Amino acid sequence: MEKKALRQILIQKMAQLPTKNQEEQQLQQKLLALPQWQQATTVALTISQALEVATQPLITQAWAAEKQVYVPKVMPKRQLAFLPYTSTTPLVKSKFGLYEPAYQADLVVTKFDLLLLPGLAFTAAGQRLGFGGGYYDRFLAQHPQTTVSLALTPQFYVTADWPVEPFDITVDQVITVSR
Ligand SMILES: Nc1nc2c(c(=O)[nH]1)N(C=O)[C@@H](CNc1ccc(C(=O)N[C@@H](CCC(=O)O)C(=O)O)cc1)CN2
Ligand SMILES: Nc1ncnc2c1ncn2[C@@H]1O[C@H](COP(=O)(O)OP(=O)(O)OP(=O)(O)O)[C@@H](O)[C@H]1O
Repeated sequence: MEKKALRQILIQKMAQLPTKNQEEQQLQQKLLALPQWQQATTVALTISQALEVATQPLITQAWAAEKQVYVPKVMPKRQLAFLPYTSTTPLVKSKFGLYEPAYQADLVVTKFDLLLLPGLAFTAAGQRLGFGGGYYDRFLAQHPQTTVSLALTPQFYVTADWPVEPFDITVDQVITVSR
């Protein structure tokens, strides 16, 4: 299926998920139990939107464990800038509806102990379908690093049901409720 058509199907599926809360708590717990998470002193993740697996519990846990948390801000030319996020960082709603910190060049970081990659669909081999901006593919092409993603059951595919393109960067580890 085309990426665009599959994105629409997945967005609908996720909006209708009866088991989202239950599953997302399991996924959050699994991530918190990973050595890569526990050993990380810097973590990059997103500020999730309603449809996505919630990241706020992870952010709160990271703060409690005194990890440094970084979240992305969308920049010109489809670039991402990761900026520090603490409990006192003011967030601004972007034109895409995402909450982001203010840009400050001297605070930008490009390498983390662990980067949690958002997405709509994932395969066992780590192939990933994002929201279509190509932001993470571009960022990771320039700044390779350890990545992990959380996949709800309807987001997990054994093999990619969409065209995997040369610029698509795979996720190191995809966590699901069953694996
Ligand atoms: N919570 C969260 N934050 C995130 C991401 C994410 O997946 N989830 N991103 C993951 O990458 C980045 C932002 N991703 C974006 C992806 C597409 C568009 C965008 O251009 N949307 C246009 C459509 C343009 C087009 O079709 O070319 C629009 O909505 O009008 C913006 C941001 C960074 N922050
Ligand atoms: N390394 C790169 N350099 C330049 N352009 C790129 C790169 N990676 C991806 N792109 C462009 O980004 C566009 C979107 O890619 P794709 O549909 O795979 O996005 P996505 O992975 O779903 O989105 P995201 O990474 O934002 O979650 C493609 O048209 C592609 O040409």
